[in-house]
Amino acid sequence: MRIEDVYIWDINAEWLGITPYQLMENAGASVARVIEERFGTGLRVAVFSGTGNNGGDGFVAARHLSFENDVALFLVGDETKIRSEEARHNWEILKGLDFVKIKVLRDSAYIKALDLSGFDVIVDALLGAGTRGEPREPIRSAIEKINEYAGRARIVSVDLPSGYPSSVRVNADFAVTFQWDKEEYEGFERVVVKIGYPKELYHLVGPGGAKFALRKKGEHKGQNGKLLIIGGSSSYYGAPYLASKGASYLVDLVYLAMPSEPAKRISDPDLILRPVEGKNFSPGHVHELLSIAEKADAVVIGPGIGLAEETNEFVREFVKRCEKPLVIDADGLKAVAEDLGVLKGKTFVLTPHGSEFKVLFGVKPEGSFQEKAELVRAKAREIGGVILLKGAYDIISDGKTWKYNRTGNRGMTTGGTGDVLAGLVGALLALGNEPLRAASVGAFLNGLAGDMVKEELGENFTALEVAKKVPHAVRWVMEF
Ligand SMILES: NC(=O)C1=CN([C@@H]2O[C@H](COP(=O)(O)OP(=O)(O)OC[C@H]3O[C@@H](n4cnc5c(N)ncnc54)[C@H](O)[C@@H]3O)[C@@H](O)[C@H]2O)[C@H](O)CC1
Ligand SMILES: [K+]
Repeated sequence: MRIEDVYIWDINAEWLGITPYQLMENAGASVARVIEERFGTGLRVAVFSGTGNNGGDGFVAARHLSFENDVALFLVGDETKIRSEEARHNWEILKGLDFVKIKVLRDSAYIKALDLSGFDVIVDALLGAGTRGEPREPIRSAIEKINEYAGRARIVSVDLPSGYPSSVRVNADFAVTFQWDKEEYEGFERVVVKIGYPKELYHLVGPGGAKFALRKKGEHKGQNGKLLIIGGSSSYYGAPYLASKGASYLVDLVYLAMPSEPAKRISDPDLILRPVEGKNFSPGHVHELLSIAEKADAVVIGPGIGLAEETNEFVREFVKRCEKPLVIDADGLKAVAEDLGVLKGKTFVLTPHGSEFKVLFGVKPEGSFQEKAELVRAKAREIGGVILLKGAYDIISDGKTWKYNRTGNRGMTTGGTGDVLAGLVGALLALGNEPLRAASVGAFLNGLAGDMVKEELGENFTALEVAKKVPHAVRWVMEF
């Protein structure tokens, strides 16, 4: 788990109804409990808090410790800068107490003059996951002051030693860190404590990951992703259009490559049409499509592409030679199923439903969603890419971990929602997301858009309405 996951988990915890107040209370209480487990009670404790939520955890720990210990709390910085509601709430509680001695230290001179020799334990709640760069004053002086007592007082850091990973950091005996160890942390002892997260947060796709996935990369045109969609055939033109429509809300440019015949049916100014001669794709088109793909950041291949033999050969040849991140969907999956070797070394997402999964891997996903997840994970591991198995719960895996998505409803069985999904996954790849996140968040947004349409129209709606709801789903995520 990475520090970024802290913020994704907090957002998804809130989405599940677990408030930041509860998390902060559990975090601070756990710090106090570990201190008493290790050092007993009747301690003289100095808590140093910053103005962020790391400091907020310190406020809670001070309150819990004050029951059987002698506690002084030093706020380092200006109390008007205490940012979050939950930190402010716990600060106000402390200010209403009499046994905890509070000192606000705004500038370094006071901090440098401090004498902490009377304390048994010093709690470092200055900086945590929100640290940006080298510690700035007055936090810096507080870190240096605490370090004067390393070896004389016990020093316990909240979440991580303040200043980490810079060299100006608290020399803590250990850090009490929350819920899981972080892969970026090293060089100091950690005590991991739980703060009330349910297991779902490891697997359930929520607005947290979607926020990170939708961050626009650059502000200039064309930096926010360019996507190529290859699809359509003599019998289908709707599918590639639907894939393009949804995607066009997430990326700057969508190129839609179709055989010239069905391409005549598309007249949407949002899309850049790239018709190729003929009724169906065939191996003669590979070179032309590879050069179009050069201008894109990701490619979706498959929607409505049909099952003509020459098209299957085209798909396999294109996939084998394309260097861009790929989404392979619909009939494209059947073409690839005949030779999964074309995927070797590629960055890709396969987006099968149950029966396409069986065509690909010879086994129909059955049983509970955990059992299906195990099967999807095993197959994703085997082929070295990401599989998004569509269903009542979509299941996504990159062969290492697995996610599941609960958004969406029965109305989504209407034809074409899978095309919209493929386009969204491709767009999220084009925005620079890892395949696992692109696939998970694509499933989340597609289902969320479908749920919004159902709110308005009931369960009978078309995939085009889902595609057009994508901007509303994006807005909901960004405002969450
Ligand atoms: N899910 C969890 O694990 C929970 C973690 N909690 C605690 O929340 C902090 C992260 O809180 P956040 O407010 O995002 O950031 P910080 O408190 O770490 O710091 C922000 C604070 O500090 C200032 N600042 C940032 N960088 C510097 C610097 N280099 N020098 C000086 N000052 C700096 C910034 O301006 C802010 O004021 C996490 O570590 C946990 O302790 C939750 O409380 C419970 C759930
Ligand atoms: K800290």
